Amino acid sequence: MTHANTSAVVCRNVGRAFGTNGTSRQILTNIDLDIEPGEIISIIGASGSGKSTLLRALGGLDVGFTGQVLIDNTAVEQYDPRCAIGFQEPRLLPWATVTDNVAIGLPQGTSKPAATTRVAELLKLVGLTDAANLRPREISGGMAQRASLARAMARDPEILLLDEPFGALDALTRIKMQQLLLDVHAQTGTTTIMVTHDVDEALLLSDRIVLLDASPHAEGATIANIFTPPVPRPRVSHDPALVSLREELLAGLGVNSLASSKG
Ligand SMILES: Nc1ncnc2c1ncn2[C@@H]1O[C@H](COP(=O)(O)OP(=O)(O)OP(=O)(O)O)[C@@H](O)[C@H]1O
Repeated sequence: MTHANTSAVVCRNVGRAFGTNGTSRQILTNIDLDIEPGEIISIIGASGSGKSTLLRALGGLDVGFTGQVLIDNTAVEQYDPRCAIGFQEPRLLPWATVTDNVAIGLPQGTSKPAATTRVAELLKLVGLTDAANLRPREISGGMAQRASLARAMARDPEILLLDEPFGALDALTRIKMQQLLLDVHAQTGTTTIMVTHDVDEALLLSDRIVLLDASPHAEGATIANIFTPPVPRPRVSHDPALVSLREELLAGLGVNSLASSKG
């Protein structure tokens, strides 16, 4: 069932420079993007192109940008309560149980009975019911990443931001997590914006794929192109309909696909 709590995100002429005036370096420039409620968007681009910087601006983790980021027509706030973010490392508290780690994500003021019910629901959603009382050192990397996803969803976010969420996982666990993300999304409909280095991951999961690249006419990266995979989800990575888009994405990242093992 699709959840009503999901939002549109709009970027207007977003830019970000770091450093003091004397040594300021423009990282992002002229980012214009309209994300529909419930979309899954992947952001790809070369290392250092500013993917994480853009994600941080979208979620209010960094408010030092120029231009506008709007969530449902209202400017994003610092640490915007409408957003939840998940990282490549699960960032769980080592001394707390899986249950308590997930509960940390609940909105402040959640009553104890409501918290117990909600955490149990979330653990079920990510398949961790049996691990509820374990501590992070007692669970696998994939389980920790699932706990991290449950903690992010505990906020009941309108926007879920994920920064290379599966980058540190082995290939099989990664595939399972990608499927889990799609399952969670099918149930919640949360607008999801994900940074990834993995072109196949972007192809399998996204409604649209945003490619960041340095423009020859401006300093800093901007949106070079936005791609829509030509087949609906669920997708399989060897689908012939995705071959030419994969080539295009790899070319956009400066990779010669004939030399790539995935080609
Ligand atoms: N707080 C900061 N202060 C100064 N420079 C920063 C800051 N945050 C990011 N940068 C610089 O901005 C550039 C873009 O960084 P960012 O992490 O957004 O890139 P990325 O595309 O996500 O990279 P990667 O794919 O390697 O993770 C880098 O050169 C980085 O050093």
